[in-house]
Amino acid sequence: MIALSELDSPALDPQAHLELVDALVEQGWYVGKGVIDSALCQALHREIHQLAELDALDEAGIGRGQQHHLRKDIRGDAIHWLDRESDAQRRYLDAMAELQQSLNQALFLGLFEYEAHFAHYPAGAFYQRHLDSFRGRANRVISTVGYLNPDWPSDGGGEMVIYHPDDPTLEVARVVPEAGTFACFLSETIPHEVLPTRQPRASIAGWFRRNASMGGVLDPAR
Ligand SMILES: O=C(O)CCC(=O)C(=O)O
Ligand SMILES: [Fe+2]
Repeated sequence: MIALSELDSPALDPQAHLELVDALVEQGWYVGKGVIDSALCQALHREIHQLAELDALDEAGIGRGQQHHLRKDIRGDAIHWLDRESDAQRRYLDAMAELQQSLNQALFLGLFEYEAHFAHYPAGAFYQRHLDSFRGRANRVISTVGYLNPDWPSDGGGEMVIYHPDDPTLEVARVVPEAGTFACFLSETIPHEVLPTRQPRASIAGWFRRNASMGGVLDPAR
């Protein structure tokens, strides 16, 4: 018997896979529309709504480990870490594992792990301009964002703005959080922000990591 999932189209458009690697090399970021399979987007979107209804989302903070604290003036989303608890999550994470292999083969990045969370931005929420990783503590190497919102209206707000790596005031792309769109960028060098959203906004933010544990000091994944 063939499992239904084997008959599905690929979770990520294979053509986009190739473009993504080139774009990362050339400019440090990539954005593609219609990259994530639409049935998968729907399933993941349903899941984040169920999690919200079950009150299973946590207010997101900034900083990691013991430096973690809530700052609604900096970021206003609520999150839930993916843990392979559903078919949809497994399919998304398997696709990211494949992407990790392509990135390692093409770019010799030595990525060894991927972590990702659902993010739910209620109306009015935003995430101020930031970097996902700090140079010298190269834990998060490549950031990914998958968007899950069907029929995002043109006045919905909530775009992710990508800035130039050498000039954090120069906008280079504005990403509408429409279902199927996939963005990817270098975590240490690409400043980005989420503009205030006018309606609830769902996405999956994830990071390919390198092991940054040193001298017996554990680098916490989250
Ligand atoms: O949802 C997005 O568009 C980006 C989120 C983000 O920058 C983050 O979670 O670090
Ligand atoms: Fe970010």
